[in-house]
Amino acid sequence: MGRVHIMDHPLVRHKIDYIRRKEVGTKEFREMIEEIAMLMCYEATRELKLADVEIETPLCKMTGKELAGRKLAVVPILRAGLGMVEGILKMIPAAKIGHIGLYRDPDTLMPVEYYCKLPSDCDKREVFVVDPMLATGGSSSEALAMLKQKGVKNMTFLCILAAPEGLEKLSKDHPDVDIYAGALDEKLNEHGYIVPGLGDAGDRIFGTK
Ligand SMILES: O=P(O)(O)OC[C@H]1O[C@H](OP(=O)(O)OP(=O)(O)O)[C@H](O)[C@@H]1O
Ligand SMILES: O=c1cc[nH]c(=O)[nH]1
Ligand SMILES: [Mg+2]
Repeated sequence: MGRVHIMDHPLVRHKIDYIRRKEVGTKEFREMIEEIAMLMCYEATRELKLADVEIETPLCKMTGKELAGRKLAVVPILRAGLGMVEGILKMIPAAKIGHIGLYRDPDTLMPVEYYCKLPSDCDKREVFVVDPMLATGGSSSEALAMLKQKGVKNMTFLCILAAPEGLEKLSKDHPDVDIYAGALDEKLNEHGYIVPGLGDAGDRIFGTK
């Protein structure tokens, strides 16, 4: 069973609750999504493998450590996932980037695929799939299924806000994937929006409403 991690860091909590406010504008919203993603990436990479490496400081030789093991990739779910990419790349700048385009049909709440472009060796990489909102879980579950179809075996999902319904669906559909959520909210409303939530993440990041 994949593990569910709800962040409990005061900086993450402060920043998430700050951007929930409806008066926060696009510039600030976008900047803070990036910062939250960076802090979450720090936590989600805690178990990356290290290997010994011989180095020489200005004073002496020593056995140091460097990242070893699988190479990394980041896959945002378009559009809103794009807002998390820069923050994650600040922590893991050598990661390759794939894109999965999905939008949620407003009537059925079902995900509709419109784009998929992945690094050619993504099946050999550790893949961080990112989307700020885990609501019904339809979009993220579909994205993970698309990646599995391409042979990806090692994935972690990062979202800023999760609803209990989405967490349950995602961990049931993909029990092998670890999930990191910045905060766990109360519920979904009748339109499938997370409550109390932060509204439509894509519209707030890109200023489209
Ligand atoms: O868990 P779900 O019920 O599937 O809902 C979450 C999805 O909805 C939002 O995307 P949206 O369809 O608004 O597309 P956008 O990112 O282009 O705004 C959000 O960014 C997730 O991808
Ligand atoms: O609350 C929600 C649910 C889905 N997508 C969003 O952007 N916000
Ligand atoms: Mg949206």
